Order: sequence, then C-alpha cells, then structure tokens
Amino acid sequence: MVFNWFKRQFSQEDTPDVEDQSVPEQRPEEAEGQTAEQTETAGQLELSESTFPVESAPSEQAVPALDSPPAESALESADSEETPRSAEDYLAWAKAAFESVQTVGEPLAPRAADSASVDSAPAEVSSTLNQEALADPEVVTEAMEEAAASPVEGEEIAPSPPPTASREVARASSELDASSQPSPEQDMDEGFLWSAEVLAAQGRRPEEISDEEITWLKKLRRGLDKTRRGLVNQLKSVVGQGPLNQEAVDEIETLLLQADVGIEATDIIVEALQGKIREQTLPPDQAIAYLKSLLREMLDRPYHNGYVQTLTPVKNQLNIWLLTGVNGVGKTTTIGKLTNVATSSGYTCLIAAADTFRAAAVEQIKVWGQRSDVEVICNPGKNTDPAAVVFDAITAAQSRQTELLLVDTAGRLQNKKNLMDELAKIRRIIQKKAPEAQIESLLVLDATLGQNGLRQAQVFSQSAQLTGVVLTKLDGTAKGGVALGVVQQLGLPIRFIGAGEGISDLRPFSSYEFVEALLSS
Ligand SMILES: Nc1nc2c(ncn2[C@@H]2O[C@H](COP(=O)(O)OP(=O)(O)OP(=O)(O)O)[C@@H](O)[C@H]2O)c(=O)[nH]1
Repeated sequence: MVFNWFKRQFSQEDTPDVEDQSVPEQRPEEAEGQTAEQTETAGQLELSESTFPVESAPSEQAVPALDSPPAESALESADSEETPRSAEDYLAWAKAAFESVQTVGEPLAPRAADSASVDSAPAEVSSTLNQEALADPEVVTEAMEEAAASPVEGEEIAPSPPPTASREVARASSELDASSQPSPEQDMDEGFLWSAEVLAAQGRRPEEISDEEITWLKKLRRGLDKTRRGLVNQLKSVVGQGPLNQEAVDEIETLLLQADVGIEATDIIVEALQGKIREQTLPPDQAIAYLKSLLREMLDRPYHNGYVQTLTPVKNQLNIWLLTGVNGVGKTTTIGKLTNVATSSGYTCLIAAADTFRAAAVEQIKVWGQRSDVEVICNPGKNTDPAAVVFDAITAAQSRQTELLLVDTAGRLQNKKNLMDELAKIRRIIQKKAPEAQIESLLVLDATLGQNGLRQAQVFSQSAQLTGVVLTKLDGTAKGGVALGVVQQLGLPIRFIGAGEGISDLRPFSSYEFVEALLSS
C-alpha cells in the first residue's frame, strides 16, 4: 500500500491504474470537439458565464455556487454523511485524524468508490474550526491535552545564496537529509487543526490522512505567510469594516496588485466583485467566501479549457516530463523533489541530465537521484549535446519499462535563441523516439520574481510546447499572488508548487488548498 501523492489517496502499489489509462492528458486543442452536453457542468455556470467566458471542455469539479452561503456550498459539494458541519464536528474529525497519523503502521485502505481525491469539489468552510473552535479555550485545551506535544514544523528556510557549483551540490545533499523523513509525530496545534479542516472540507476521511499531507499543508500555509500578511490582513480589515462597497473594492484592487496578482487577473477579480456588489450587499464573511470562490475559479480555469485536473503519470506506460525555465528558478531541485514524489507514490523513475551547460547541474541532479535511489542518465563529456542525452535516456527508459522519465534542461545558453532551439530539438527527439509516451512540458517559475518571471516565461511557450507550470519558492515571498497571474496570463494549469528547499517541499497543486492557505486566518 502506498500513498499516491498525485491522486492524494492510498492505493495498491502493483494495481494497474485503469482509470488513468482511460483519461490521458488532454490538450486544449483536443477539447474542441467536445459536445455541448459535455461542456455544461452544473454549478460552474454563474461565475463562468459572468466572469470567464468558457468556450469548451467540462470541468471534473463542480464549482460551488457563489451565491450560496458557504455552509450550503459545503453541504452540496462534500460527502453529506462524513463531511463535518460544525466546529465540534471538525474538531472531532481533527482528533480522529490526529490519532490516525500518530498510529504507526498500515493506514486503512480507502473505500474503493468514494475515497475523494484532493480535487474533488471542495467545500467553502471559511475556517470554521479556527475561528470558532479555537476561540473556545475549553475546546482547545481539551484537544491539546489529548495531543502528544512534540514539535514537528521545520526550521525557517534561509534565503538562497548565489548558486556556485560546489555549494549547489552540497545544498542538495544536506537539505535533503533534513527533510527527507517526515516525522510521524504531529502536534495538534493551530496548523494541524487548519490542515485537518482543509482536508475534511474536501470530503476526506480522517483515517485516510497521511502524516506527510498534514506536514505539507502546514508548510504550504507557513510558506504563504508573507503573502498572507501583506494581502489578507489588510483585505480582512477592508472587508471586515462592513458590507462590500466601491471603496472597499478599490482597496482590494490595490492589495491584489501589491501581491503580484497582475493587472489582467486583478481586473477580472475586481470586475466580478463590482458585479456582485451591484447585485447584493455582502457581509464580511460572505465577501471573503465569494473572493475565495473567484480566486479558485480563476486557478481552475485551465481545467475548463481541456486540461485534466489531476496530473498523474499513467501507470505501466512511459511518461516523459520535461522541465524548462530560465536559470536559477529551481528546475534541478524540482526534478529531485518530483522524483521523490513519484517513487514514493509507486512509480518507477529515471532522470535525464540534459542541462549540459551548467557545470554543477549534472552532479547536483545525481545527488538528488541518489536520494530517491533513481538512476541519472548523463554524458560526462563537456558541452555534450543535450538532445543526445535525452535520446539515451529514452532508450534506457523503454528497455527498463520505466514509468516516469524526468528531463532536466538548461536555463541559460550563449543566447536566448540557442536555448529555444535546443529546447525545440529536445522536444522533437522526444516525440520521434517515444511517440507512445505521455509527454508533459512543465515550465518552472520562481514565485519570488513575481510578474517579472512571468514575462521571461512567455518565450518558452512556443519552443517547449508547454502544458503546465511548476511554481517554486513560494516560501519567503510576498508575491504568492503571482499564481493567479500565471494562470490568467499563460492559460496553463499550475501542476506543482514548491515551498522550500527540502525533498518533501514540492507537492501537486490544489487550488482549494492554495486559496485556503492564502486567505486563512
Ligand atoms: N526557498 C526555496 N528555494 C528553492 C526552491 N526551489 C529551488 N530553490 C533553490 O533555488 C536555487 C536554484 O535552484 P536550481 O534547482 O539549481 O535551479 P535551476 O533552475 O536548475 O538552475 P539552472 O540549472 O542554473 O538553470 C537553489 O538554491 C535551490 O535550493 C523552493 O521552493 N524554495
């Protein structure tokens, strides 16, 4: 039994993934032929029509009806029998999850039919537990007494020093050690309660929760601290002053721009807010809930345009994921982390070290490979042809029946044209040598660069035929809002997010969890 991180559920390691094989990654152009029936998804219509004209492709997820109060949305979208409804229910759920993650040994198998993945329709919870249960000292004390008090959160992450060959390799070794073993010990603190609430609201069962999931959610929330401090506290004071009005919307606009959401995405959000206040007066709680829905809908929009919601390597088939992006954004580190996500989720992996330009890149990726016990295919010669490395790696992957080949690429060459030509060549080789493979071309973006990084990124989209984005370094930046700009401006889904330099600091992206972390109390 392994915890499949891509699907966020436990599954039998050797069971062929029938569902995956029948739902290959769908490109936007492939979605054009879908029927009108397919494109009409209940629940998403109001926001989609008024805010984002959705032309094609269904969503796998029912977006909560924005007019409904949060509690109603929660009831509609989550498992009615098991999703907590009150602060007490959430607390009971959190306690059960706490006991479950403390129990060393095999987790319970999920029910085959209803084990919800992370992408199942999320409920609007509005921090019921944090606001209500935490406000009750008795409830909290009781919970804390039952909890084993052992610290779990990692240390603050130091800002990255300028990369040098030896430092990068050393960093890959030492930092991996620090975070490669998530502790099974949790503290039932505010972070745990918040994480439990987020998972419960998505219809999960307490006994299905893994320690790593809780650890990750706490990390994500902590990573977004700076953005939240800049954005949310002010947002709350604007929204909390009274019903949403024009003055408040103007202030929200400024705050969104400050968080690097970008002009285009901000305009759409502000327009939707203005439309809303023309229709009805929203009290503060509902205004925040409405804003959350808007942000989620924006982040989920690529799924309405043909991209599948959950990016999972197809079992028993070759998947090739190409990682591209300008230098220093975190491609090599991301490959290391992705290798760990994939191997611990039960997939066989191989790495192609096609960044032959930067001296330390091959050594750095080898260290990451060792950590997950994954071989790195490389050519130790100087200035070797990266396309040749990719060719060799595909040959090796095909003969070993590897499921996931991760390709590291250079972020800098003599000039931009050379870099783009090289990427286009690698892409051609992959298509020619492995036409049967499921190919993903992921653009790695450094969140600390905000809108600047986004402008640099646009040149990649043609040469690399991008299919998704990995957003790194969300920890320690106040520009986490750039996630919205990324989706709005590039039209690509965010597939993974990185919130730290350790091996377990990268996970599949969930708009629900991201928005909850961004706007949590
Ligand atoms: N804080 C933080 N640092 C990160 C994260 N991801 C990567 N880094 C750091 O960013 C720096 C650059 O990472 P690399 O993986 O070498 O970047 P790259 O894109 O492969 O660089 P080139 O090979 O020069 O193109 C390293 O110091 C990493 O540790 C993250 O999510 N958070």
